Amino acid sequence: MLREEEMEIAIKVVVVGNGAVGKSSMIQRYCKGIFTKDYKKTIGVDFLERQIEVQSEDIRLMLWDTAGQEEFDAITKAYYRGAQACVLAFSTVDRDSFEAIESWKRKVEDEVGEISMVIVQNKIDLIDDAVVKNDEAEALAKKLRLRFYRTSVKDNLNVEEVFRYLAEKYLQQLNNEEEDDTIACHEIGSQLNNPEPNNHIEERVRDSSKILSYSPKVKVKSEKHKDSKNGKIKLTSAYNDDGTIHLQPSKRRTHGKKAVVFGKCSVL
Ligand SMILES: Nc1nc2c(ncn2[C@@H]2O[C@H](COP(=O)(O)OP(=O)(O)OP(=O)(O)O)[C@@H](O)[C@H]2O)c(=O)[nH]1
Repeated sequence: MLREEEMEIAIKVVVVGNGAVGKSSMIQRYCKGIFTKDYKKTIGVDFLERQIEVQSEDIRLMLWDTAGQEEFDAITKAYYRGAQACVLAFSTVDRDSFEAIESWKRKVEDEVGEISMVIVQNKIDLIDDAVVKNDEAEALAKKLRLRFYRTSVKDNLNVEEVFRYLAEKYLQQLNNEEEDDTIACHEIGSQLNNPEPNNHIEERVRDSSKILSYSPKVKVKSEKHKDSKNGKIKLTSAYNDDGTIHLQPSKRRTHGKKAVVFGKCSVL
């Protein structure tokens, strides 16, 4: 049986919102620590990752940068699959981008159902030219029942907080699921003590191997990504049938000591 400490947790986060609100900049800032003034619109999708430590857990955040332009909708939608968290971004100086937030939320939920989300108002450094009032933005967040952050990727304000919040929220969900699994294991245990033959029990015991390996619904199907740095195929995660759970035993974490890597990035 794998101990909890031997798991590596990877979270797929999609960053969505209208074109030019600062999605690529946000991901670049977070993963590479840089900001560029030039605007190069994203064609399709892009991907960066960073490892952080949250509550003594190593978390790998896989950040998917999707094109904001509608013309790419058909491509980007496919990449929402398997996401566990989402950033809905709009810009302080772009009214349309604010009004599009609900529709972005729907687009993502149509593909992946309900996942953790956060609303981000970027370019807060341009507050003097704001076209969205503070209370409007707060009201939207309240209505959608989502945490709301104001960021300036340019000034590196609040970017870390956004992703940390999503990681913490996901960990919390995992812990809740783990509690449910423990209850399920107890149930199976008590049924095994029942001498009556029962096909259902047999079926559930077969399933319980999955429970014992931490998550009840995970069928370990690995996804391979090509690492463009060294050309090697990298195993990144385990998906279940609907692509929602990403847990993978990691040999890197077995000796008590954790190799915590802050700000590690790789372009895939
Ligand atoms: N002033 C200011 N400009 C920003 C900020 N974040 C991004 N920008 C600028 O906004 C422009 C658009 O940023 P991108 O990150 O390319 O926008 P995007 O949302 O990825 O755009 P698409 O790829 O078309 O979806 C660039 O010129 C950035 O330099 C910010 O916090 N403040």
